[in-house]
Amino acid sequence: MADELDPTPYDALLLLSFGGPEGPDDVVPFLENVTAGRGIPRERLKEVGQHYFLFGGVSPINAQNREFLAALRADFAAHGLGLPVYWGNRNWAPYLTDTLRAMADDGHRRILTLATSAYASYSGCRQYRENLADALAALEAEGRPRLEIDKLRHYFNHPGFVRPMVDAVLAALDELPADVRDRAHLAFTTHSIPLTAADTSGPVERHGDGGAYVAEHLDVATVVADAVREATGVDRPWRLVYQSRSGAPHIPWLEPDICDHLQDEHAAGAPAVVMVPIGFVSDHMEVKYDLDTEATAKAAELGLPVARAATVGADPRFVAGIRELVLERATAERGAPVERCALGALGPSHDVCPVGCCPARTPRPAAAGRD
Ligand SMILES: CC1=C(CCC(=O)O)c2cc3nc(cc4[nH]c(cc5[nH]c(cc1n2)c(C)c5CCC(=O)O)c(CCC(=O)O)c4C)C(CCC(=O)O)=C3C
Ligand SMILES: [Fe+2]
Repeated sequence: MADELDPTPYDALLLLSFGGPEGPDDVVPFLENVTAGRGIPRERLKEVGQHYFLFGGVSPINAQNREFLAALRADFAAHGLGLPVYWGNRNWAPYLTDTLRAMADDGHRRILTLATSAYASYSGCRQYRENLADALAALEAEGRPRLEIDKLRHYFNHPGFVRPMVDAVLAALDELPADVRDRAHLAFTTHSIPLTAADTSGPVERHGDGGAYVAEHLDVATVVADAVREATGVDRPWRLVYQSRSGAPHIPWLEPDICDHLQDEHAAGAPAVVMVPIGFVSDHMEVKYDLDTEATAKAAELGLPVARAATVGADPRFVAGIRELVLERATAERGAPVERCALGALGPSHDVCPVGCCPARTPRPAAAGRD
């Protein structure tokens, strides 16, 4: 029998994610939810709708979250961590407000949130905090008791997130033809965001020149590239590149795009490229379409061999890492000394987003932070 682990002061964990359509009829309403008031051109929306229709109108993200949820529950149970785990989304059922209502009605009052985004940014952090504030306001309007909500620190540099990615790169290298494997370059990819959003990502003192968003990705890429070099004895050129650009063409977003990068790599004589989606926690649509479909077709057209590294998904090391992060935060909230695991040069991220962290274009109430 495992010893009991103490989650006090928390009484439940909330897995907070993006959500995705589960059939063709869901695609348009899903995209309307995602883009409400966000100024995305109609043409782009039509195009993204086609990505989903290509996969029968089903995003892989919900199934992946169900699997992750089951893995978290099994891990907590096996380790004697008596913390119930719930799941809610920003853009599709189960919707966050419905999940929080169920949590309140089940008697939970002090909730810790795990967002399926490992890095600082408006889209990956503050927007979820705004969603939490909206949901809390809705429950308050229904006369339900007040919930207190915290959010786990960004886990981009936690060993539970980084170590599976190193193995994923090694596995992807093995998929390449043997004669190019040792000379293959690495392309670390993440979601492009507007330059203004990147420059203001993270705490105010980290703003400017890509902000915390770019710095955190570069830190992870460095750790993974170093570990791969150590494992293979080969020093490979690598670069952080971007994918899934949205928005109006005249607004600058982070570049280069993975497809342009593959073209440049090919022109410069790279014999093969491994694409490593360090920006994502599961193989959802941004990975399945933008990398496995679009970028892979681009590489085929160029005659450039490519392989794509898996995301962490429900890897047991990632699941165990989340358990450690939950216990770390619970311990810190109780005021006890705690060790904070982090690889790379940046050190562990803050527990509570400070004032001015990842500001919105138009300020809105956000929960689980100082402003
Ligand atoms: C940083 C970031 C992450 C990573 C962090 C995290 O994981 O949260 C992420 C994840 C995701 N993005 C996703 C889907 C979409 N994102 C869109 C639009 C946008 N994403 C943005 C940023 C991010 N997005 C931004 C700045 C926009 C422009 C509009 C706006 O300012 O909000 C659009 C609209 C159409 C389009 O233009 O692409 C869609 C459909 C899915 C679900 C995939 C599936 O269904 O499997 C996931 C996991
Ligand atoms: Fe997105």
